[in-house]
Amino acid sequence: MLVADSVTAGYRAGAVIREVDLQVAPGEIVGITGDSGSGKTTLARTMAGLVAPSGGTVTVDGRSPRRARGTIAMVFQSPRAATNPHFTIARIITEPTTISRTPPPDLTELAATVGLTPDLLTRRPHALSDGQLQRACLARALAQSPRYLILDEPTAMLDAATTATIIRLVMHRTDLGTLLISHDQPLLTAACTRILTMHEGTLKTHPESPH
Ligand SMILES: Nc1ncnc2c1ncn2[C@@H]1O[C@H](COP(=O)(O)OP(=O)(O)OP(=O)(O)O)[C@@H](O)[C@H]1O
Repeated sequence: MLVADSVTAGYRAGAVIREVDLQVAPGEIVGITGDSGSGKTTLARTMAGLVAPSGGTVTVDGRSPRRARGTIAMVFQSPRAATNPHFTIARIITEPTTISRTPPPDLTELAATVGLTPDLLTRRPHALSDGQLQRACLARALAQSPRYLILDEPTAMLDAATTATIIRLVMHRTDLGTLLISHDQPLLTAACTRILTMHEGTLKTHPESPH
């Protein structure tokens, strides 16, 4: 289970999220929506271990996110900002497994899973569309065989086909616990087992949540 227990976190200017409790179990897709600036990305980064909480704890199957490295993978809103423009797509996808010295993925199979043709693997990011590059970012996340996936507005500005690919993949992985941040209400309703709303740094159950 990926758990935030009374987590307060933010930046130098102060706390952005306050005393947030959240649990994501394997097989669940927990959706988070809310106003711009309410703290969704900060929560995502804190759950991924990229921002240290100033209060409370985040645990991943009972361990700190740092100790559980490789267990959580994150896909960011902007695939351009999240990829090295000098690397080939193949290198981008395999970079985390290279760093962690874990077995590399079968690139051709993984590319097919996310809907990328093998010829794109030798290109660099500038030669891919935003949708293709976001598919590569999803492949990079899945290459790590994570138990938890944090998707921070992964489909913002993407076409319907890429959105459908990403969501279908996540929905079929019943071993994976997913935190999906999105402004796309129909997408959240279609994909999520639960939906929460972030408002000024605190979480509430969304009125349209299935549970
Ligand atoms: N790196 C940072 N340093 C300082 N303040 C930050 C940083 N990142 C975000 N903030 C501030 O934290 C607050 C919450 O931002 P956050 O990105 O978490 O919101 P959000 O709900 O994800 O917004 P959006 O829907 O627009 O992406 C904002 O006031 C923002 O200015």
